[in-house]
Amino acid sequence: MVVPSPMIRTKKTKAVGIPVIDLSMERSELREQVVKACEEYGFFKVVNHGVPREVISRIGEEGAQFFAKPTSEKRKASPATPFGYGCRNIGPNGDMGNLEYLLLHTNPVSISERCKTITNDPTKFSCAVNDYIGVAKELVCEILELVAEGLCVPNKFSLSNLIRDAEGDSLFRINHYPHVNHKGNKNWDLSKDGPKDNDNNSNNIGFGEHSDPQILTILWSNNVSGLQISTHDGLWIPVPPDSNEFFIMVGDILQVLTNGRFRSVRHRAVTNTINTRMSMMYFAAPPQNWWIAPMPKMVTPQNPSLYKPFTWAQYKQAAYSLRLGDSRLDLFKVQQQQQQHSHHENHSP
Ligand SMILES: C=C1C[C@]23C[C@@]1(O)CC[C@H]2[C@@]12CC[C@H](O)[C@@](C)(C(=O)O1)[C@H]2[C@@H]3C(=O)O
Ligand SMILES: O=C(O)CCC(=O)C(=O)O
Ligand SMILES: [Fe+2]
Repeated sequence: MVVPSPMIRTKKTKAVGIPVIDLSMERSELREQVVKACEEYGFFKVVNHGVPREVISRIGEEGAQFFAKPTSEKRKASPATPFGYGCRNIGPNGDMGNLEYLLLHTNPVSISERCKTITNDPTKFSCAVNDYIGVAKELVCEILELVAEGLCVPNKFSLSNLIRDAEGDSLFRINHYPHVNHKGNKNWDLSKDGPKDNDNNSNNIGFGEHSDPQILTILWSNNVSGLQISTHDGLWIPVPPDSNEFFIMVGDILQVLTNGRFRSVRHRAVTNTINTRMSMMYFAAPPQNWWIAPMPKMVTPQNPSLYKPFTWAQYKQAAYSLRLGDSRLDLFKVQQQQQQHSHHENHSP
């Protein structure tokens, strides 16, 4: 079902409805809708997801309490290299945004160690994170099983098994964006260190344009707008926030697994002029040494494999060696000549 969003128009954005999928609907219709949304937008909102509100509000409150602390306190959390507390710097290659964040690996040992540097009550914080991660992981698995069914993949667990493994490399992130007026920051003591507002606009970028490298991302945010997704024709669609629901994003690895039938969604977050936005993302990824290649079902003589096989560790290394907005998938594409060659091989008598 495509529900029209409110008709908001800003420069270079487009007023379009984003897909809203009711997870309580009949399964055969549900899997069709999930596949369609992944093909058309690489993005959709899920309603009737069954995640208890209390699990979301507990981690939401822990996050809000952390970001409300003085900067000197927040800096006691280990710096995000890549895991820990980050402010304005995104990744290792000079990307900057108007935000602060906590980035955590979802391994329980890593969480319990990291939480000791984040708060005086690490047990409470880590319980809230672990409970949230648990429900987010289940939701991702459910969606990946619907995708596998919808694509008629013989084993409906072949995608969800990628992230169920105990060695999985999934991440959890909480982003906190200050509200910013056109002249610069109103509510933030670190504004002086950030990018200068030459075009009256650069301060509005909270998290610059990119796709997520992983398989699937589950995003929750408070009721403050900011998230925008890019359509295939390059226009930006503002996503109306909804703190009762989740948003799902196709990541680069799902694009590879489906041999390009799904495309990872390019997205960004802009700061709000009035309110502070907080978002939480679960980035679902396989274990580092697992091989990624298009699923056999998605490869035919007419649709030869578009990507060379690689491990998740190799892909991550590529992502971390590039800038946020760079197109890392290009590095793993099969050359066109090779594709034609394999097409002829498949057709030779
Ligand atoms: C600039 C970068 C930050 C990032 C790693 C990268 O080199 C390129 C991908 C970025 C991204 C985007 C989605 C997630 O927020 C993230 C955690 C991820 O896995 O890839 C970030 C990385 C990061 O902030 O460390
Ligand atoms: O904060 C948001 O709404 C989006 C953040 C995001 O895309 C990311 O952290 O990868
Ligand atoms: Fe993202």
